[in-house]
Amino acid sequence: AFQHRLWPEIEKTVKQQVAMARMGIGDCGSGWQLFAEDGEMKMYRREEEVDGMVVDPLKAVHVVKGITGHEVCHYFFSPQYRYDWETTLEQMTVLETISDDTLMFHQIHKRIWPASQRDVVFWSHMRKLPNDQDRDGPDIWTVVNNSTEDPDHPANAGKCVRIFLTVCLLCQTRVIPPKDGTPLSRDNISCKITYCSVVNPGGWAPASVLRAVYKREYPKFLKRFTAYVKNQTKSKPIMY
Ligand SMILES: CCCc1ccc(-c2ccc(S(=O)(=O)CCO)cc2)cc1[C@H]1C[C@H]1c1ccccn1
Repeated sequence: AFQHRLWPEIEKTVKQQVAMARMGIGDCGSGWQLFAEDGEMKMYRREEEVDGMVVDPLKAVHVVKGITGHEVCHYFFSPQYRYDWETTLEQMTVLETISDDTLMFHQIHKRIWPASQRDVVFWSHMRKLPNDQDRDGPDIWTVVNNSTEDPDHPANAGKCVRIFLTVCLLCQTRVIPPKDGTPLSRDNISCKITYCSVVNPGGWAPASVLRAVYKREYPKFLKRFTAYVKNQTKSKPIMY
């Protein structure tokens, strides 16, 4: 297939991010601190600063009944649904369709007082991965979003502060076939979701403000997004 200029970076970043997402939280000595919990959802962060700016890596794990990893990644990746679940989105533009599973976006997020408004340019790639732990187990699906440059959208040219992020959504479907051999239904499936993100806020913002924003917004985002996927898929055939 035609090699897009970003392809080598996409390959490298996807492999790197998937490997990191698959690593557990490890013992608490690993610096991960649980900062939010809601039922099956657990959110961890590490407090890290670069040049005095908060860039706390975030890792969330969640198990959601009735949906597959392919469905979760489909609704996360596809632009046509994003305004339905991404509440902090003010504007989203698809800058380039690199392939049917790789897009480039420009997003302007709503201003979070007192920080200035932020925007981001990133490539987004969706991929099915072989389940190398369990040969005949269901596939693993992932979406990786990674900041990139776009000459038509230079950083900090307009009113927004450009942020830089790497996000990995890794989804593992679980199927528990019914004992009586009846056909599979959504009651027999669930999805283990791992969401990892590192966001560099671009310009200085008070650490206390950023940490408050993340503490409020990330749990809300993952709960809202997974509820959205359940609602969108409940009366549709299962997409494995
Ligand atoms: C000062 C930093 C502000 C800030 C940076 C970054 C993001 C952000 C961008 C993209 C993605 S995503 O996972 O790629 C889904 C596609 O949109 C998640 C989060 C959001 C905020 C702001 C709006 C706040 C927020 C934080 C966390 C989750 C949702 N919203």
